[in-house]
Amino acid sequence: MTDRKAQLVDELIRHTGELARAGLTPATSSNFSARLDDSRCVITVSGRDKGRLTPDDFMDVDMDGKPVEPGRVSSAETLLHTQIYRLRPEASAVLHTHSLAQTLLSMRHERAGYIELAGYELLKALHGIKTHDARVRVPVVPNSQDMPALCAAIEPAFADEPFWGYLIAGHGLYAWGRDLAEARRHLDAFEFLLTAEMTKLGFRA
Ligand SMILES: CSCCC(=O)C(=O)COP(=O)(O)O
Ligand SMILES: [Zn+2]
Repeated sequence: MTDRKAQLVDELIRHTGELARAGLTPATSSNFSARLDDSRCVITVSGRDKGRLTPDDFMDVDMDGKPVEPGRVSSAETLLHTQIYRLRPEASAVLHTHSLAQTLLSMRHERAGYIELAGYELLKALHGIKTHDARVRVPVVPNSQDMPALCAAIEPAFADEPFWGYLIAGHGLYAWGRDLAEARRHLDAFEFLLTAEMTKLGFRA
């Protein structure tokens, strides 16, 4: 393993541990990746407990989601990661979690196709947002076990202005950033903002 890859994997393990302890990765759910170069990323192996990852729980895949070394199975949602890397060349890390707020609010907004977040100071944690007086639409797509279908459902959103995350209804959040620290900041901001919206609507976590 190169020094850079080992450092990325160490940082991913630190973030996944923190997210697991915060209750965002229940029951082996969630998956995490970082871009290695234009043609490969490192991603979690499918089905592992995301609160107890070691370097052996990561593997390389190409940008079509194919394992670089055959023999291990990457995340069932690998294609959603590689789609983001292909369509957003600036993305360097992709984080996917399954919190209660992400799960419940996405179900509630599935028919609308988006959740609008407005008026929150914390919107400024999203790259490019300079004021609380902004409206950010988080796309919501229906869940599916068919990953190419899920990729096709979210693909039109990538034609719009920059955005840093989307929801899969009843499932969870995908968030990314220009580096791993920014991806984590975006994920934390979405989680806070979705929890605020959930509380406003009278849901209880
Ligand atoms: C038990 S979680 C169901 C699958 C899922 O949504 C997920 O995020 C984890 O899948 P993976 O293959 O990446 O472990
Ligand atoms: Zn998932």
